[in-house]
Amino acid sequence: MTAALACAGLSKAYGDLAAVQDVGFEIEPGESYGLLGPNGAGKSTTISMLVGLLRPDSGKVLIDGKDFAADPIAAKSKIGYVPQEVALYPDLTARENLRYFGRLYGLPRKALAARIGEVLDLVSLTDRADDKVSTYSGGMKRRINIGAALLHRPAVLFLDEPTVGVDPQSRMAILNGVEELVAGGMGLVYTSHYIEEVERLCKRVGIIDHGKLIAEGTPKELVSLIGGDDRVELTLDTDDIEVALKLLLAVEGVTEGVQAGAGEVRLIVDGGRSLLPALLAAVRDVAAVTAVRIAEPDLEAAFLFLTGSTLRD
Ligand SMILES: Nc1ncnc2c1ncn2[C@@H]1O[C@H](COP(=O)(O)OP(=O)(O)OP(=O)(O)O)[C@@H](O)[C@H]1O
Repeated sequence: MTAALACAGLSKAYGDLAAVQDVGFEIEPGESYGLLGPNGAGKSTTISMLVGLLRPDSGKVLIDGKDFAADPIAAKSKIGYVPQEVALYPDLTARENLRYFGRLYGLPRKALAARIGEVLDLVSLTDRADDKVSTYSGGMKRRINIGAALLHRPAVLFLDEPTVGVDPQSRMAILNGVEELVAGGMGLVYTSHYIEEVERLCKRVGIIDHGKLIAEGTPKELVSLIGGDDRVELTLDTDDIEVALKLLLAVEGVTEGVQAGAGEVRLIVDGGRSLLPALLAAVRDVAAVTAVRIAEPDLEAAFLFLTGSTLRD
């Protein structure tokens, strides 16, 4: 079977900064791949190279078997890419916008009319199809933007943070629509800071840190990398959370720890609740612990373990 997407040895430097180094992975048709990484890890640079917006310094990208370097037009015609910024004509209706983009793709008029109907259904906007886009909410605009990227039935869809700033109803419509498309055989590359979305949608996840793909696997496989370690979250009342975090990291059995918002620290600990007395004792002189939460290992804990940072920092 031809991979929906295959890339290998992708690298890109900005001056002395190696933004992406030797990244490679494959996605089968009907497979969803989540790309996770801390801020500045190299996700956007990787995606820009995969969709042909940025020329790699080295490496190869094949979309449904078409080599980007040898035949960029064929490769591009198999890609659906939804940028973060909405690119629509506000004075046109959703249907008119889709018609415009469909003509740009060169879709024949008759087939396009039917395809627009299908796409409107997929993004759950059939009932608003003939209203001007200027009357839409931000989430509805995002949905039409996704719809525009689907008109030509791409082999791979790239969604970069599609649910940022989107209302819950649109978020649900986006996630459901994407699931349906993947079930229908489309490949998906998905980035999000919402780990629960990645857990729900993505069969495999790649974790990028400092420009390198440092781990890859199903969410379950990634979680198993951290062994039986638990995640402990402490809410502290303190003037100096950094000092408190340092003291906690010095406790034997604490393998990772980060500050996660005002007065909150997240730790990966070997031994779970049995370590609690030692944790509380460690910060007794500098902080009052106002809440404690112990959670089983999950994808977020795996991410923290592997990168030493939280996804939303
Ligand atoms: N055009 C550019 N010129 C110089 N440096 C850049 C450029 N674009 C990105 N970088 C740098 O390359 C690194 C990777 O950036 P990139 O945007 O790919 O990260 P990211 O994982 O998408 O981050 P975020 O989650 O914050 O969007 C960062 O250090 C960034 O500052």
